[in-house]
Amino acid sequence: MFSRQVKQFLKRSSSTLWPYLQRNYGAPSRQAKVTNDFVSSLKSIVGDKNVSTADAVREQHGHDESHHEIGLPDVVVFAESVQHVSEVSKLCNDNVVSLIPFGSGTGLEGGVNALEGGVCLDVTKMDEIIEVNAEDFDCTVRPGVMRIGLNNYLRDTGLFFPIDPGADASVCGMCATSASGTNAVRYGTMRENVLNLEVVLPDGRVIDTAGKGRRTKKTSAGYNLTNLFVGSEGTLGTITKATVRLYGVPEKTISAVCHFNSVQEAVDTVVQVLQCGIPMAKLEFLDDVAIEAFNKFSKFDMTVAQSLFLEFHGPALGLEDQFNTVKELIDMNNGFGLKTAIEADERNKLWKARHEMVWACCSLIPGSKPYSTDVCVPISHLPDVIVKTKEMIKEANVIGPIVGHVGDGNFHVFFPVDHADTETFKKVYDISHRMALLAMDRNGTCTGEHGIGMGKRDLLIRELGEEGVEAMRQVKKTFDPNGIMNPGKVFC
Ligand SMILES: Cc1cc2c(cc1C)N(C[C@H](O)[C@H](O)[C@H](O)COP(=O)(O)OP(=O)(O)OC[C@H]1O[C@@H](n3cnc4c(N)ncnc43)[C@H](O)[C@@H]1O)c1[nH]c(=O)[nH]c(=O)c1N2
Ligand SMILES: CCCCCCC(=O)C(=O)O
Ligand SMILES: [Mn+2]
Repeated sequence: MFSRQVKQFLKRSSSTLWPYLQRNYGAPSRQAKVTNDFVSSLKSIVGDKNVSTADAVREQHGHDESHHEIGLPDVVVFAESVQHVSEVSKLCNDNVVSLIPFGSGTGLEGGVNALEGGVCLDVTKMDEIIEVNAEDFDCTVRPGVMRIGLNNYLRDTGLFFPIDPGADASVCGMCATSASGTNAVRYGTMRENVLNLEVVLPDGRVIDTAGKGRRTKKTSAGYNLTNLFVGSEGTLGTITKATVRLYGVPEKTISAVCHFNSVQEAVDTVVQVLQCGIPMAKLEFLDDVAIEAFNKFSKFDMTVAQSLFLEFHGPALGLEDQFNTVKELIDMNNGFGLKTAIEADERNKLWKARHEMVWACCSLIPGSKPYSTDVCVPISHLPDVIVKTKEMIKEANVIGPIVGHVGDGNFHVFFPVDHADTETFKKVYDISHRMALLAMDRNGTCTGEHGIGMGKRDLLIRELGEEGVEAMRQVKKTFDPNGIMNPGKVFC
């Protein structure tokens, strides 16, 4: 199943995986510098009301939606302007105090957890939609703008921002994690959809990654600084403005569901659909275990089998043809039970239930919380990797529904885990780690969309090699020589 190299790594590391998880990250060197004087200086920049050392506020900002242990910041600062962000950054840099940008805390790899205390910089009050250029299909927003709010605002323009991670995340937080989700197979990920970013560097300087005010669909002007900051997880600077692409709301949308007797047949269908050049908007896989949870939680009565959820976007003319071609391919691969949802209510119900899958999975074990995994492989390897993952789950005797953005070769196991049950927690951690190794062994990545955060730093080294990570460390040093930006994330 694994290559010899991976087997050797597993043998060497299996006894060290758990201690790794348990490792105490707290190196209090920076934490010690958040003195009363320092807090007073913060207050003089942003005002008393925008600085909090209250336990409840620190607690709320010390974790995201992941299973990772909480990391409390010493103080939470609410910025109301770019000037606030710039002056707070400079103060932290001058005093070598950690600075952790906070969007909406929906991340899944402990990105906002303050591993060394310091200042959590909450940017949600900066919530202006600066401009919408409908004819140019772009808009520019401040970091407090949330994806659903943006789409509500755009409703009358006939345009939408398609990147949909399910959670209502901040658009700039989505830039910071390079988020994607269900629509990426058609519209791409954040990497393909960010045209420009305004970033406050740790020393307080403000840069525009594509040049001030620039918002072209293409550029070959020098290095791609924009994409350096997309996926940088708050480790290089604070994003204070993002210009992103918009798309026309499709004239017609058809959603559909069908089932298969094997993972291979489901994925073969997906590959053939893509080979036919059909511009699918969503191509989601749910395994039999996931469908069972889905039925129970969201009151559906779907056939319990390997399943595909599909969505077509396009002009009314021609969309039926696309649908019929896909239907033929489903039949060719022994798919069955094809059902469509055309009316908005029906479609919304289906996709709402898909986005609530993680809670459906948790309902399988009372008192459990989600432990999400996230790997991505070239699509030809997907059946093999999913089947082997199912074997690992069976062998470990844990519950592990599989859900995937299968059109991109990306999938998750949503393990429901009672955190007090350390034996299951350890098993789940081991499977998650092995899945990442397996994916990498098949030319894949340890994270398709959730990022590295604090959870996958060792895997990043395996993925890129020591030299690759060292190159990243050098980039980090260039932008953040004092290492204040979100320390302990991405790199060990
Ligand atoms: C139920 C559910 C379902 C999903 C997901 C979450 C949840 C809870 N996600 C993950 C999540 O939505 C995604 O990581 C968001 O992009 C995080 O945005 P926040 O604003 O919440 O950032 P959050 O505050 O969580 O921060 C995340 C990271 O970005 C940094 N950051 C935030 N704002 C910043 C800024 N302005 N400048 C610099 N750094 C900043 C932080 O420091 C941290 O490292 C996801 N994702 C996905 O890709 N596909 C999916 O399918 C899903 N599905
Ligand atoms: C709180 C756990 C969230 C699980 C991951 C959600 C996700 O990526 C998805 O596709 O759904
Ligand atoms: Mn996902």
